[in-house]
Amino acid sequence: MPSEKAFVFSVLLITNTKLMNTEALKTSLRDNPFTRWAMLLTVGFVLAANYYFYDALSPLKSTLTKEFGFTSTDFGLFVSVYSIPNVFFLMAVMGGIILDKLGIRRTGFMFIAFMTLGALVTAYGASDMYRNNGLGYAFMSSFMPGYSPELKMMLLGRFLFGLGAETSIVVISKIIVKWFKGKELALAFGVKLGLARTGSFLAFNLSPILIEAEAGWTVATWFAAFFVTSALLVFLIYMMFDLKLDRQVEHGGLLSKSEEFQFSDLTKLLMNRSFIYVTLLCLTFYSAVFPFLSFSADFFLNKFGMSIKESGFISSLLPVGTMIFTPLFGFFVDKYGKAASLMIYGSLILVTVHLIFAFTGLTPYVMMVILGVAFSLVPAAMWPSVAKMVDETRIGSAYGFMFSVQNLGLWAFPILAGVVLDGTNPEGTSQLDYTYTMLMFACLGVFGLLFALLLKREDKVSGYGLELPSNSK
Ligand SMILES: C[C@H](N)C(=O)N[C@@H](CCCCN)C(=O)O
Repeated sequence: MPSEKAFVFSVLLITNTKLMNTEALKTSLRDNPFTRWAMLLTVGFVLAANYYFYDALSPLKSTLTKEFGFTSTDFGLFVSVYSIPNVFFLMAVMGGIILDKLGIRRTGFMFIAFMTLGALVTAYGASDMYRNNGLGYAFMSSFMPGYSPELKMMLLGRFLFGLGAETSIVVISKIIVKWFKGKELALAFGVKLGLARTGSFLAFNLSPILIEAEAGWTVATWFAAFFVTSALLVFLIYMMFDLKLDRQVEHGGLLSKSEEFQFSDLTKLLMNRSFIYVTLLCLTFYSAVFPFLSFSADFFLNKFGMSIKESGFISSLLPVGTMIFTPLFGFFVDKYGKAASLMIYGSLILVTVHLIFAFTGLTPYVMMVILGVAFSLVPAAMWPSVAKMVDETRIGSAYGFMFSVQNLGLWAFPILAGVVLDGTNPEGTSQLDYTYTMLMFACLGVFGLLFALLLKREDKVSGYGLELPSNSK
C-alpha cells in the first residue's frame, strides 16, 4: 500500500512538473508576438547602425579628397580594410565558434563593442581634435609617409569596426532563429534585412546633409559613430530580455553541445558542390554590389554631374528597393520555391544594369531601383537555400564560412575599383571616367550568373529541392 501511494505521488509529481514546464514554454516571452517582434526591432536597430556606418562615408568621397587629399585608391583601401579581420583572421568563422562557446549575450556585447570602438576611432581620425596634434597624431605621422595620418587612424578605426560588424550579423542571425524558429522565421529574416538596409538608405541621404552643419563636415562622421554607440546601449536592453527568456525556458542558451563547431564540419562543407557554388555566387554577387555601392555616389557625381546630395539620394534607391522587395521575395520563396531560378534572374539583372552604367547615359534613378530588385532576388533566395543544403546544427559555421569568403571580395574589389579608377584617369582630372570600373563589376556579375546556373544544374543531382517551397523540404 505505501508503495502504491508513492507510485501515485510520483505520477502526480511528474505530471505536475510536465504541466509546469509546458506552462513555462507556453508563456515564455517568445510566444508573445508583441515581444518577439519588439526583439526583432531591437536587434534590427543594431543592424541598421552597422549598415549606416558602413556606408556613411561613401557619399563623402569627394569631401575626403578635398579635406585630406584621398585618392580613389585611398578611398578603396578605406572601404576594404573592413574585411581584413574577416578574411585574414577568419573572424566571422571564429566569431561563430566563440558564439557557440560563450552564448549570444557575451559574444554579441563583445563584438558590438568592437564595432563601437572602431566607429569612434574612425570619427576621431577625421576630426579636428586629432588633426590639431591630438592623441596618436605624432605616432601616425612617424611611419609610411605616403599615407596621411588621417587615413592611417581612419583605417585603424574601420579595421576594428569590421572586426565587430560581421560577427555581430552572425550573432543577430542566431537571435532571429532563437525567437522565431517554428514561427514566422523567413518573414523575420526578410524584415531583418529590410531594417539593415534602412541604415544604408539613411547613410546615403543624411551624410550629405550633415556635412553642411555649422559645426563642420565632421558632424557626419561623429553622428555615424554615435549611432553605433547607441546601438551598443540598445543591445544591453536586448540582453535583459534574452536573459529572461533563457531563464523561462530553463536552457543555458539556444545551442546544445552537439551544435558546437568542429573543423571536420568545414571539410564536409567543402565537399558539398551546391554549397561551393552558392558560396562562390555569394562572393561574386556581393562583390559586384557592396563595393559598387561604396563608389556609386561618386560615380553619379562624376558621370552625370550631380550634387553630393542628389548622387547620395540615387545611391539610396538601391537599399530602398531592397527594403520593399526582400521580404516579398522571401515570402515568394517560402510559398512557391524557385530559389535557384531567382538567383539566376538576379544575377542576369545585375550584369545588365552594370553594362548599362558602363556604356550608356540612361537615367540612373530607374536603374538603381532595378538593381534593388536584383539585390533582393539573390539574398532572399540565397540565405534560406543554405539551410536546405546544410544541417541546421551547422548553419552558423556555414554562414561564418560564407561571410569569410565573401569578405575576400569585399576586401579586394574596393581596392581594385580605386586602382582601376586612378589608373584610367589622368592625375588631377576634374571628371572621373568610371567605364572600366563598371566593366569590372559587370564581369563579376557574369561569374555570379555562371555559379547560379551551375547551382541550379547541381540541384537536380543533389536533390536539395532549391526549386521547391520552404516547407516541402
Ligand atoms: C555583409 C554581410 N556579410 C552580409 O552578407 N550581409 C547580407 C545578409 C546576411 C544574412 C545572413 N543570414 C546582406 O545581404 O546584407
